[in-house]
Amino acid sequence: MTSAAIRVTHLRKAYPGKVAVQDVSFEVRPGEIFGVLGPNGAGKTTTVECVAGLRQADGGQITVLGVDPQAHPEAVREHIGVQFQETHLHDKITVREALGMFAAFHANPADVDNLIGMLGLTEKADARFKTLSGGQKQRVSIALALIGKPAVAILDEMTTGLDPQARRDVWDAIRAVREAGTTVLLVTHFMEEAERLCDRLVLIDSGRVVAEGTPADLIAATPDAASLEDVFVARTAASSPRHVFA
Ligand SMILES: Nc1ncnc2c1ncn2[C@@H]1O[C@H](COP(=O)(O)OP(=O)(O)OP(=O)(O)O)[C@@H](O)[C@H]1O
Repeated sequence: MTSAAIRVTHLRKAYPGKVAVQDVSFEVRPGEIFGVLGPNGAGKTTTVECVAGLRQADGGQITVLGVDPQAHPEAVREHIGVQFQETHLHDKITVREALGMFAAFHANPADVDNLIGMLGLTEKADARFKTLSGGQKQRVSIALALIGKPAVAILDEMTTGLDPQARRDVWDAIRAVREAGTTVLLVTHFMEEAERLCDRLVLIDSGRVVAEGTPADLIAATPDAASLEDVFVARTAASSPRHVFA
């Protein structure tokens, strides 16, 4: 057995009237940036919520750093940083105050101002949360996921709503935290993001893995594909991926 940072084996999760995840398996190696890609409703968020111990699976096994997040969600949450699509903070709290407050929960937090700088928020460090744009709030939520210097960061659609420069700042920040030793599990439907940032990825469609590998391997293995976008279109039922090269 390899010492995978995350191992998901035959995951299955149904909601009333809807099987969101039919059969998903993958392994994330320590220090990787690993992507979970797929069309809308493919089961990406449900999968990573189960990995984070936020949802109870109906079947399959998951380990995160060797611990089962379904059986021991608190034990896993000590070692992971999670960013999901919505972040709610008090309107009046400033960016620096929010990060300082969350830093205080961790034994060995990241430097607040350094993280603010990495995410391109220096000019907004003393701005109140309610005055931030959607993209700025989004970057605060990423910073909150990273403030504890987690062994594993789980980021869901982290750059949706960001302008191209902010998106590139976030990619650089993710590369930097990976260099510092964090394993990154990333949900995205931006093909360019996956191609540039991910070491390996799984492509999920209708709750099943339809492809897995490095972006280059997937492109090479798909007839006539010149980009991950081509792989996406060829391997999933989606005729036109959202936000391609947005
Ligand atoms: N709480 C819920 N109750 C019922 N159905 C749900 C729930 N959450 C998700 N679903 C359904 O399960 C399926 C998978 O949803 P999920 O959010 O995991 O997909 P996704 O790949 O992350 O999609 P998106 O890219 O749109 O966020 C979808 O059909 C969705 O409508």
